[in-house]
Amino acid sequence: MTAQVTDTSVRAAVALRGARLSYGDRVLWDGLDLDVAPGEFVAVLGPNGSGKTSLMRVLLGLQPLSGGTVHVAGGNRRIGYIPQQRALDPALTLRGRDLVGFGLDGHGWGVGWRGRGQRRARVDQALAAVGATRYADEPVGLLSGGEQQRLRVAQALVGDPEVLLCDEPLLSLDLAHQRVVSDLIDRRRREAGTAVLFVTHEINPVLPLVDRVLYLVDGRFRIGTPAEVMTSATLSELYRTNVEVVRVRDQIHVVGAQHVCEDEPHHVADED
Ligand SMILES: Nc1ncnc2c1ncn2[C@@H]1O[C@H](COP(=O)(O)OP(=O)(O)OP(=O)(O)O)[C@@H](O)[C@H]1O
Repeated sequence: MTAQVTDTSVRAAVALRGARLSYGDRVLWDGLDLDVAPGEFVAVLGPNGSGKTSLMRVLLGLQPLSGGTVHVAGGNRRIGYIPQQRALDPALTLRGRDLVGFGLDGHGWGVGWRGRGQRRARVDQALAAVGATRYADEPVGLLSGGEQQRLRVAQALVGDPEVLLCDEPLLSLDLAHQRVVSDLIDRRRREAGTAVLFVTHEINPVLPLVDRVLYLVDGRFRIGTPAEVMTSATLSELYRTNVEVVRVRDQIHVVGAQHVCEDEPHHVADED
């Protein structure tokens, strides 16, 4: 991975140029050019195994590109990351506020008593913002999946990120908390200009927030507004099969991609 900066990428929060990622013979994506502006919300869509999480890993500096360049504003320290959810070990005795505090590590907070006070105040603020104050001192291993997820969101936001990477952050949240989390992310990018890359199998819960979509399918990809990408013609081309995009009220349903993404039932229309 290199951090070559071009004129346009200076202003971008994330800039990929001719990016390629392959594992052995398998090319996940190639020739990927993407600038994400401060405050922009980009949804990253695609079937299982299309390389969405791998893209997050590249941006985090955990996975080198096989070709091309990547630049992230502020470097790795200014990235907030909400990883794909895995339940935490029930035996984990760490408290919620400790987990959130990890999001400040490496930011120079917590030095001296004054620093520690400020650190605590920031953690409290982040906990309150996701509605996690009540269980902030409980062992995280005993919390529900949704409660743990809210703590992860607080951890990602507490460090004042310039770039927020979210890998399926709404999974296991009930509708009310899906709303809480997506509103928080939306407010963050509007008020602080944080660029958001949001991996999801289900675009509808965040559709009103989405500026652009990066849709990855089996080495092919398309970038554009939802109106440009979420069309029968574009998705049929990407999936190389007949895919129909149906708009029902404010929602987008993709019909006919079942056999290429069988475990995405929520991405497929269930209307008759
Ligand atoms: N380090 C690695 N070495 C070899 N292959 C890998 C490695 N990491 C990921 N892969 C493979 O690359 C493909 C893309 O994985 P990735 O996790 O990025 O997909 P994804 O789009 O996030 O999928 P999902 O929707 O299932 O989370 C998968 O087939 C995976 O097995």
